[in-house]
Amino acid sequence: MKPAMTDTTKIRVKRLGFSYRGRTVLNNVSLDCADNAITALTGPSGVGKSTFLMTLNRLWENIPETEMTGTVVIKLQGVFRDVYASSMPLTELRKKVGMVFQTPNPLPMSIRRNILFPLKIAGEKNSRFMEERLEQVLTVANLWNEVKDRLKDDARTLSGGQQQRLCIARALVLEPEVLLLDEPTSSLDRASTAVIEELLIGLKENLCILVVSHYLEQVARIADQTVCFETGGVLA
Ligand SMILES: Nc1ncnc2c1ncn2[C@@H]1O[C@H](COP(=O)(O)OP(=O)(O)OP(=O)(O)O)[C@@H](O)[C@H]1O
Repeated sequence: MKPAMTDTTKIRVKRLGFSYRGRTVLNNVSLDCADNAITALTGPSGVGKSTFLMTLNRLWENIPETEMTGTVVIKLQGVFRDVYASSMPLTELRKKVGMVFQTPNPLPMSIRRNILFPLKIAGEKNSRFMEERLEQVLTVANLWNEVKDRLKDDARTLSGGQQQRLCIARALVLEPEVLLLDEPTSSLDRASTAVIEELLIGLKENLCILVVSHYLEQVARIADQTVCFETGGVLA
């Protein structure tokens, strides 16, 4: 019998399979992720951790010759939604399930415009609201005090750790409910890593967070739940 979803279940993946050009990468992966918690995804290189993350916000769909089977259900605004249902608009999904990549990827524009860009794309026109959100998310990302006097500077002039916090702030600006991070500290030094880890621990109060990490010490420091990927499957 299918176990009932508990109150804390935010994501339920059932019998997920994934292949690139006919080569199976994920086979029969089933797991639940809790809300207000950090789930760490670990395992050897090439077993499909990044691919798994991409199935949660449909980021793989433009990659040619890929195939996915199984179901992904995420509780959004209190309602369990099938991520792959035709009734699930992609723009809404991407707003609610944000993503941060391994290498910080600020856009080639100012710090301010980096943060406001997703809001503008989403059609926001209220400049006062946007300025408020700018300060809010940079504060939450623990970056405001470092950048408030240089918001017009090119974001690429920030340090690596600052750039990654900017990317996290940018991912937060549309108020996601789930945040996916793919090895977010692998290009950072120990001090910047510690700042990001603290930040994620603070953010989980309002979010479901999934982090791919190779570093077992990091997993021990931040994870509430650990999922170990092996070739073709997972060990909870
Ligand atoms: N666009 C693609 N086309 C074909 N094969 C791909 C593509 N992206 C990934 N793969 C393959 O799928 C497998 C899983 O890749 P994925 O990046 O998901 O693994 P991973 O566990 O995140 O690895 P790592 O820890 O090294 O980042 C690898 O064998 C990879 O070469």
